[in-house]
Order: sequence, then structure tokens, then C-alpha cells
Amino acid sequence: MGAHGRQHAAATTEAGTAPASNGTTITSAEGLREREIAGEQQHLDTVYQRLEEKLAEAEYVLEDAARRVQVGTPGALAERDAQVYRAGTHLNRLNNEFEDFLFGRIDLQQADAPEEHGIPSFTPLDPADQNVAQSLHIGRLGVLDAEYGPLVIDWRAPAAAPFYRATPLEPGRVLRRRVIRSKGRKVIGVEDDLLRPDLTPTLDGQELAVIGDGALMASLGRARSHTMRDIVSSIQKEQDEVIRAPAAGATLVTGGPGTGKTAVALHRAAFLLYQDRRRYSGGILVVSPTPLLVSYTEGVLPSLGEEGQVAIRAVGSLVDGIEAERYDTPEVARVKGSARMVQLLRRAARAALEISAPTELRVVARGEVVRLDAGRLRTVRGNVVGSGGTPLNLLRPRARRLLLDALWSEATRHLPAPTDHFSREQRQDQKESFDEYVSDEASFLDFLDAWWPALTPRQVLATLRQAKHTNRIARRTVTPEEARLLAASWRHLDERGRGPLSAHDVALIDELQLLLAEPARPKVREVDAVDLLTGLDEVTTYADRSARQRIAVPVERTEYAHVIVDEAQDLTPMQWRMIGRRSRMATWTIVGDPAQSSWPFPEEARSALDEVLSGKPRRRHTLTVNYRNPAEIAEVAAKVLALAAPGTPSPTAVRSTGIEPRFAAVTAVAPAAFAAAARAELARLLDEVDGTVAVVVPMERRAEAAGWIADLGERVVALGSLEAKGLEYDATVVADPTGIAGESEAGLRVLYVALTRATQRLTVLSGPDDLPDAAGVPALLR
Ligand SMILES: Nc1ncnc2c1ncn2[C@@H]1O[C@H](COP(=O)(O)OP(=O)(O)OP(=O)(O)O)[C@@H](O)[C@H]1O
Repeated sequence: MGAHGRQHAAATTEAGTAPASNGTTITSAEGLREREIAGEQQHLDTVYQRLEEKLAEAEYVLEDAARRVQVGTPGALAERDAQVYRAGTHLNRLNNEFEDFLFGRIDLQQADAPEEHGIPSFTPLDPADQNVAQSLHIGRLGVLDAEYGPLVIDWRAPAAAPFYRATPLEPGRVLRRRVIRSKGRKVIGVEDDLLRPDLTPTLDGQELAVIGDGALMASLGRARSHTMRDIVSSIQKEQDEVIRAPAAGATLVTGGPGTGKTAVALHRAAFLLYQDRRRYSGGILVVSPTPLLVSYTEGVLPSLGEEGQVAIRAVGSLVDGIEAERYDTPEVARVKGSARMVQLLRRAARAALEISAPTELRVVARGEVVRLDAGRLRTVRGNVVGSGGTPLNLLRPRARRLLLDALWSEATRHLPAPTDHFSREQRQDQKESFDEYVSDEASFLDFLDAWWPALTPRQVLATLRQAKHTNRIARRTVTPEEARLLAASWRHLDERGRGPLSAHDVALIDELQLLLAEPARPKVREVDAVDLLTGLDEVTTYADRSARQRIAVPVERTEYAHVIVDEAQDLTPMQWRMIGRRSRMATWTIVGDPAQSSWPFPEEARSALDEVLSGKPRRRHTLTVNYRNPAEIAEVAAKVLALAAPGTPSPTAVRSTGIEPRFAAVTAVAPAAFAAAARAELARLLDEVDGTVAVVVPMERRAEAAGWIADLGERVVALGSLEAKGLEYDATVVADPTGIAGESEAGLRVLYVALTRATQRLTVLSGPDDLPDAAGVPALLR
């Protein structure tokens, strides 16, 4: 854990109540604090002044570029493109006046070895020299002064790494680390860590001041909204190691709830773009488990100045044109997610070709009827497919050719085989005119359409609405009960497969797309011609400044340069295959927590992952500190963890609030009594916290819970257990814990997720089935 941790918070001197820890000539701690804030304010003012100059420059360049495009030559367009790229990027960033634009500073000791490319070295300290040789300010992007000296260093630059990495045990050259808090253009606070308490460092002849006001703790305790914030000013050492890990191969990160896995994954995307923009203009894909988590997290990258090259998608939205809209029951999900589906779908696709295939082909050629009977057709079909592998829709030309061959051999059955070169050539000519004639015949064309129809993935899925059919084609792959469950889950689809799908169905559609090679009909959107040239969406705000053509391009990339998987523990083997197909050339970052997995067969998922990563080198990291839950909530969750994943260590909670979770129990069986208790609890929590409140219920009680919150306002949401994944709220009510635990084989792990969503308050609301004791504590949590 970094120096911002719990111990630190406890040991920090409270500014205003005690003298600065290393005693300076300033009379009061308050005076010292004011002086330091004033110093930082001065620096921030200089930074903003410089930013304004840059802004004016960027605007000039952009206008100039817009004038150039009117010349209209290809050279002018290319030049404008380059200018717009630079100016647009710059403008967009400058226009975002971020809170905490400048958020950190490190004061460094003299290096006893030369620096390389301005990167402070981690060489041993010279204990005799206690002077600060260099102060570096760190912010969301780099700003140089007019002489190209660094006013602010981008947080992702190598020179900024010591801000996140230095600890009292391994300080490197860092004497003091400072977190600067500002609002708009005003500096409102600083928090310091002295990394060499054994020294009395000086800066410009004055002793280095150390101020502490607990910026990290303040940020952790802050009210939550419905969107996630970046953590750029307080990334901890173990997190920084993940963010800056080399991109090659696969980086695998595990860690319990609240350890910052999602935050780290998103910051890593920004880091990779900074480090190698050209390479990652190939696109970074972030896969999230639910659309709710996508909308919760999608503001983080823009706040880090990165947009456009990162696609954050829910696993149910990876196939263009399809948005998962339904949830499968756990019994259905376990069949649909299983690798056995590959075999089932392969058979289903083959069988779909035959469902309404005619059993006889009859054509009239040269005044004679030529027939192929069911047996011959079966043989021809087998030859068309051959040893398999080619997508079925692409085999249609081969089907046509082999049918013509079979017809010809039938038509010439009675003729003697040609014996010499001349008669062979003659027979060949006859065959060619036979083929030409037959293949234009309506009867042959109609037959081909019915016998080898062009199939869509949805059509094939729709054939599985019949359990009997599924049983017939895949008896050894799925049981009759599983076939029945699958059929029931697709009963609402029409015969073309139209109708709402689940996230698990989307992976099946993707698999079928591969088996069939559906003729691509990508969805199109309108984009700016300049975006297409530069790959940057950022410039679009300035679209109106010059008239630009609108053209159409496909929405989804089919391949990515880097793939980040969040909540990886939940992916099924079929979903891993789907993501793998978009990542053949990609490097990976995979974050997850097996103890939170809602997939019942972790072994199966692991081997699917192994297949996707094949021989790629792997780098493993573990995150150990829980920044979300106070210790009191983490302790309750740990009881379920011990049942859900025995032996798994709980992450260490970084803070405690002194407020114990509440246990409320409803003894009456009537649903109205439970609803009233839930509403009362939610209303109470709304009073107690300033931010968001959620009630988490078993999936099948979602509609009921939506009713409870109907008039409680925008701060409250109702979530099914599987929807709560990755999200966080100031306060949560976990209702019907035994119901959640009993939903599936993975129910206890899902309950563990539900119990770890709150940053401040937690209420566990039990009904009679939870067997609460006199204190309202359900049997599961005792
Ligand atoms: N270094 C940090 N500084 C400040 N806040 C942090 C830090 N690390 C994590 N957090 C905060 O802790 C909370 C949990 O982070 P995050 O959602 O990334 O955790 P997670 O490991 O993905 O959790 P889960 O497994 O439960 O989904 C977030 O509010 C995040 O902003």
C-alpha cells in the first residue's frame, strides 16, 4: 500500500491544530498552510496563463487549416489534416477545464548519477545533501513554458512515476510528495508525505514544509454520483505498477471488491495511449459485464483527456446491430455459456440447411429428365461440406458445382466412357454447355435456393426453438432437459430469429456468424471526413467551422490493438471465444476477482481463457487494499466470502467510519410488509447520505423492487443481483440475502458482490426465509 494509506491518515498532522511536524520558522501551522497554498496558487496561475496562450495558438491554427481546405488540392487536405489533428487534440484538452488540472508535485533530491532524458533516476541518495534540487508538478497533461521548460508533467510520463511509486521504504530521490487540490482555478488544499523523515530537507534555503489534510480520505468519503471519477491524483503504488506495466502479452490482475480494478483498467488504457499513440490508434476495447457498468465508467477516460480510440462495450453489445435486452435464468445461462455450445451450433447450422430442403432434384436438359434422388443428394451434401471448416454460406458456389457434376454424371450414365483425347475433349465441351444450360434453369436455381439457403445466425438460433429438433441433432451434447430450457428461452423469437436476445445469445450469434460467414452488412453512422483521416472524434466540436462532407463508415472495429476485460471472472467460455475473435493481434489486460464470479464453472472458463491467450506471456498482479467499503461493511462481507470462496483473503479496508451495518428483519410473510420495510430503510438512508442509494434484490424480484423506489427520486436505484456488478453507491440495502444466495450455484458469490457495493452505509433486510435472529441478523451472516 502506498503512503496515502490508512496508517498514514492516522499519523497525519492536522493542519491548524499542531505545528508542522518538522518545525519551521513559521509561527502557526495555519500560516504555513496558507503560505504553501499561495505558492501553489502562483504556479497554477502561471499554468493557466500558458494554457490560454496555447489555446489562442490552437484556435489560430485551426482557423488557418479551415481556410486551407478551401484550396481543395490533395496536398492541402493532407496538410490541413495534420494541423487539425494537432490543433483539435490540443483544443479539446484545453477546453476541458478539469477540476484538479494540476494535482501533484514531487520535490526531488540531487541525483548522484545523470538523469536520462529528464527522467529522475532511482539512484541511491547522497545523505549529506539535504537540498531539494528539483520540484516537478504533475497534472492531467503536460504543459511547457515558452522556453520549453516543464510547467506541468503529464501523469503518464516516466518522470511522473515517482509520484506514485515512492514510499518511505523506497523513496528514490523523492523527499516530499504533495497532493494539490483545486477547484476550477483556485487551489484549496495540499497534503504532503515526507518520504525521508530522517532528513531535514531544504528548498531555497527554507526547510521543506509538510502539510496534511487527508485528501485521499476526503475523496474516499465523498458522496457518490451515478458516474465514476478518475483516481489520477491518488493512484497507489500497487495500482501504478499495473497501470504502467509493459503492454506486451497479457497482464492479469486479481483483487477483491473495491481494490480499484476497474479504475486501474481505465487508467491503463489512457497510459497505453500516451505511451504509444500510433500503435493504439488501432483501438483499445474495454469489455464490461453490463450496460450499467459501461455508463457508470464511460466518463473516466474523457476526464483523463482520452476519447475516440477507446471503445467501452458491454459484453452483450459486442456484435454490431445487437443490444442484449434480456436476462437468462441461471439454469439457461449455464447451458448457453458452456463450450459445448460450439458443437451444438455447428450441428444446428448444418441441420438448418436441411430443415426445408427438397429431397429430389429434377431438371430437363436436352429434352431429357435428369434426377438426383435423396440418397444422391445426401452424398453430394457430404462432399460439399467435406472435412468442414469453411463457413456454410461460402460453400454455396461449391454446392452448385457439385450438383451440376452429379447431374452430368447422371445424364451421361448410359454413355460409354471416352477413350481417346479427342472424345474426352468433346465430352468436356458437352459438359460445359450442359452446365451453362442447367445453371440458368429456373428449376435448378429454385432448388439451389431451397437446398443450400443463405442462412443468418438468427435463423439458425430460431431452429433451436424446437426441443425435439435440438435433441435429434445434439443428443450427446445437451440433455433433453437442457434442450427444453434452451427452446423455452427462445420461444419468443419468430422463424427468422427476430426478437430480443440476451448477452449469452449474443455470444452464440457471434459464433454462428463465424460458422456461416453472414454476408457483412455493418450498421453505418455518419462521421466527419476529418475523423476518418485522423481517427479522432475530438475535433468534431469544431465541425461547424468548415463545411465538411459526411460519409459512412462501419461502427465496429473487428480487431483491436489492446483488449481490457473488466470483471473477467464472469465471462463464459462462449464469451471468451467472442472476445478472442476481436483480439487476434491484441495485447491484453484482464482484471477480475474469482470470488465474485457468477459463472458456476470457473475451470471451464479458465481453459477458454487459456485458449484465447494461447502462448502469450503473462504477468500477474494482485491488488490488496479495498478503497470502497469501510472496514465495518467489509467485515460483514467477509463472512459471506468465507462461505463463497473459502480461504480467499479479504482485501484490507483502507478506512473505517465507526458505523456498523444495520440488520432489519420483516417477520410478516405478506409482500406489502417487506415493501414497506424496504421503503422505510431507503428513505432513512437517503437522509443519512448525500449521494446515491441502491437496493439490491434477487433477479426475479426486480420488478417488485422497482415499485418500492417509484417516488423516491433520482438518487435511488433498484438493481437485480447480477446488475450490481462493478457499481458503487453511498448506501445500499441488500434485500432477501438468502434469495440472492439461492439463485444459482454461484449465488453466494453474487451475494458477496451485493454486500460490497456501499461506500458508507449498508442495511441487510431479511424476510422470514432468511431466518433472522433477535438482532435481525440472517442465518447466512451469523
Ligand atoms: N487510489 C485510489 N484513490 C482514490 N480512490 C480510489 C483509489 N483506488 C480505488 N479508488 C476508489 O475505490 C472505488 C472502487 O474502485 P473500483 O470500482 O475500480 O474497484 P474494483 O476493484 O473494480 O471493485 P469491484 O471488484 O467491486 O468491481 C472507486 O470509487 C474508486 O474510485
